[in-house]
Amino acid sequence: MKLLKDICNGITNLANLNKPEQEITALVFDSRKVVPGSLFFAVRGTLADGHLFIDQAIAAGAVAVVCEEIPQGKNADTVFIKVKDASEALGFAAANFYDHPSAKLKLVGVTGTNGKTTVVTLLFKLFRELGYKCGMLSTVENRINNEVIPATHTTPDPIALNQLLYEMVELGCDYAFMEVSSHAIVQHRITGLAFAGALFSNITHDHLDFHKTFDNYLKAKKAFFDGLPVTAFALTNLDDKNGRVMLQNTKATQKTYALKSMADFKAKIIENQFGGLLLNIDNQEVWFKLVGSFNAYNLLAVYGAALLLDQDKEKVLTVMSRLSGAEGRFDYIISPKKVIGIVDYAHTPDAVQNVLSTIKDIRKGNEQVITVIGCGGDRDKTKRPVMASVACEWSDKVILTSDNPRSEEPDQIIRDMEAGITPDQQRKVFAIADRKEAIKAACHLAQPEDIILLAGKGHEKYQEIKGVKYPFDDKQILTEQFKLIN
Ligand SMILES: CC(=O)N[C@H]1[C@@H](OP(=O)(O)OP(=O)(O)OC[C@H]2O[C@@H](n3ccc(=O)[nH]c3=O)[C@H](O)[C@@H]2O)O[C@H](CO)[C@@H](O)[C@@H]1O[C@H](C)C(=O)N[C@@H](C)C(=O)N[C@H](CCC(=O)O)C(=O)O
Ligand SMILES: Nc1ncnc2c1ncn2[C@@H]1O[C@H](COP(=O)(O)OP(=O)(O)OP(=O)(O)O)[C@@H](O)[C@H]1O
Ligand SMILES: N[C@H](CCC[C@H](N)C(=O)O)C(=O)O
Ligand SMILES: [Mg+2]
Repeated sequence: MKLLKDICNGITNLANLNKPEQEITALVFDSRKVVPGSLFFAVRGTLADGHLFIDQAIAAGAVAVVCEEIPQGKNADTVFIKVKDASEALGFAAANFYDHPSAKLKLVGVTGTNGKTTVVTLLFKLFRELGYKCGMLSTVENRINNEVIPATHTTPDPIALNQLLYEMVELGCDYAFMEVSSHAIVQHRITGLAFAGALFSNITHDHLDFHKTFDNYLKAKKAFFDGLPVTAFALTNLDDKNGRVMLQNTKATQKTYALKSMADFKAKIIENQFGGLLLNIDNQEVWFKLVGSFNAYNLLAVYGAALLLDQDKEKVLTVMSRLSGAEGRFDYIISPKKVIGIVDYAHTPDAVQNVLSTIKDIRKGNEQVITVIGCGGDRDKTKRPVMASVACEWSDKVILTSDNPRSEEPDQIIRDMEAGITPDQQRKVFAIADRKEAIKAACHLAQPEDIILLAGKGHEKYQEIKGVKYPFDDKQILTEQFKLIN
């Protein structure tokens, strides 16, 4: 329970606020979730306009409404608060409602097209092992110390987010590590948070359905850095051609990492094998369990952030060398007949290329690489032909299949992917829309020592088809098929 005037601090002129002493039981932006005494936020979304649900919210017990346009002829019992941007106001209000939990611990946000979950998971595991109480908000799961809380989004909505941070503070957390998606930045899910640090991994093709242009996508990422306070650090990857852009207008302390450029934190890959990575990191050679050159960037980012958070270099490297990555990221199993099966969350052209080039780098001889890949429905359509093209370029056989078709027809998504395949490449491509059948076919095609890559679903435990999430687990299916076939 909070007073309206306390929640509205910073979002409206309190002198003009009607009923400032009104008690508010909950903040809500979905009319279907209103409880008596709620403050309802009418947000203009991507599918609907929250203003259309104001009546429904009031009927369900909302006592006040934050909106961009006050509807005509409303009864005087309800307080209406007009703002320029209701989703921005929601960010500030959520932080007020939970008493600014982000300022009571050290909050570090990670943004970028690929690597967020990996970096956040490594940071969480590292700081736990260093003896701290910590929270984590990630695509795979949310964590508060040893407690696991299921995640629905990469970055939760501002109410859920502040509530989770509040619980972290209550449970004594010193640090929180969170993924910051570009959707979250644009939709103000992180507005009102006090960050102690921000990391940028990279930016490549994704989410153009939402941002429309790459430039908008880049601006969204940059906005996160533009909004940091002077007390924060901004750590960016200088090997990414847009890495420096993130620092252009930030007030935070600027820090950099790179494998190829001059930077504050430097590393060099000495060995890259299935067993792990040997890096020379700050003039020290250390083996890590993670595989693939892209993970050298993730590890270096984690190392840099840990040092910027005043941790001891030796201790950090010792603990990091023991850490495994996030679930479903270059997660591999070997069949009795020595077929290697890799489950990876690569769902962008860049990630597919990275994981396949890593496989090429570390395979022993002329083993075949068989890639099973699909593209999400109701998401960026322009990445479909590119992902198929990259898969064909780097694999000996490609099986095009489904990856959460959502409301779309699986065969149409496969046709969109096929548009990126040259006539020459056709001979190595099969299309099997049923993902389980596609995995089975890959297992039948594989000879001993061959490598099967199941791309795109990683940790996901479902296949989303026409609004229903059916249980589906790439790793489990691969394990079963390996027992039966290989
Ligand atoms: C496209 C997108 O990002 N949508 C997110 C957004 O919804 P929206 O504001 O567009 O909602 P809308 O459906 O247009 O409705 C507008 C408003 O009317 C309200 N409403 C609607 C119906 C009703 O009966 N009553 C009512 O009050 C809604 O609650 C909303 O406030 O805000 C919601 C609350 O935060 C999110 O749940 C929702 O995520 C949808 C489900 C989603 O799939 N999002 C994905 C694309 C996403 O966010 N992904 C990113 C990045 C992924 C990654 O790279 O890892 C993530 O952070 O997870
Ligand atoms: N630093 C990196 N650079 C390029 N590709 C990477 C990097 N790290 C991971 N990848 C690839 O991207 C995939 C997704 O990695 P991860 O889950 O860490 O990224 P993410 O940014 O959290 O993705 P999402 O946006 O879906 O949450 C991995 O499975 C791997 O194939
Ligand atoms: N979290 C990301 C990746 C999902 C990857 C793939 N499994 C899909 O469903 O498209 C997104 O929302 O774009
Ligand atoms: Mg993620």
